[in-house]
Amino acid sequence: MAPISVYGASKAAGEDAVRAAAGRHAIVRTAWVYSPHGQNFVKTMLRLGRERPELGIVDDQHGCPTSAADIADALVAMALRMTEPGAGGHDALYGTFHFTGMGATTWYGFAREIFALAAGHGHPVPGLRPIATSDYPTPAARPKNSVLDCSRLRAAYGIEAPPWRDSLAACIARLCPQFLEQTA
Ligand SMILES: NC(=O)C1=CN([C@@H]2O[C@H](COP(=O)(O)OP(=O)(O)OC[C@H]3O[C@@H](n4cnc5c(N)ncnc54)[C@H](OP(=O)(O)O)[C@@H]3O)[C@@H](O)[C@H]2O)C=CC1
Ligand SMILES: Cc1cn([C@H]2C[C@H](O)[C@@H](COP(=O)(O)OP(=O)(O)O[C@H]3O[C@@H](C)C(=O)[C@@H](O)[C@H]3O)O2)c(=O)[nH]c1=O
Repeated sequence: MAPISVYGASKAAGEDAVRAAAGRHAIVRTAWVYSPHGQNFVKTMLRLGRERPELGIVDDQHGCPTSAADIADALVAMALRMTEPGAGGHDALYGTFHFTGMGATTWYGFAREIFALAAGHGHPVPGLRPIATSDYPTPAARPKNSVLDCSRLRAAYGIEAPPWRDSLAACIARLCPQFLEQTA
């Protein structure tokens, strides 16, 4: 591991602590998580889309949008498999795994899809402008490439996320009526 920020170092330290605690464990790394709950990129976009006529969105960072509901499904399936009789004899079920939505994009590509789906629910659509990371300075550096290889989880558990656009559509279908109610 080679963390590029304090945040990344804290994630690496968390993983090391799990491994040092010994015993059977599964660490699941993810990225670009969104959900109808809490604060996340999808909700930020829908809010800003109502407030501003145009948004500049970073188009040179790559990743795989991941639904929190899909993570929950994957973790439950892993836990059920791990607690089956004889699972302890299968080394492949333990260790470090990756899980993200299937397929990659940029934040700009993600935003375009959010608004393409939201438009179908009558949500306002702002102008979207692709920008570089250097045009959106933040105190903490973000990775240029957050795309994770999820093949180990697929091989060990047969678990694979749906294509990211499918899961996003489900989230937007839940969120848009709430947003439109707030503005009514
Ligand atoms: N968002 C993402 O894309 C990714 C997130 N992660 C990791 O997943 C985890 C969750 O991230 P995310 O959902 O974005 O974060 P949020 O900040 O949205 O949620 C954090 C949650 O942890 C709870 N919490 C914070 N401190 C404590 C505490 N001391 N005791 C009990 N609960 C606490 C908060 O409770 P409350 O709401 O009451 O404050 C909140 O529900 C983090 O470890 C993050 O680093 C990993 C990869 C990607
Ligand atoms: C609001 C806004 C964001 N952005 C970009 C900047 C940033 O790179 C990107 C996402 O911004 P956010 O602040 O939502 O998220 P950010 O903290 O960069 O996202 C991360 O969260 C942590 C916890 C992770 O682990 C990551 O995998 C990832 O999901 O969107 C724009 O380009 N224009 C905008 O108007």
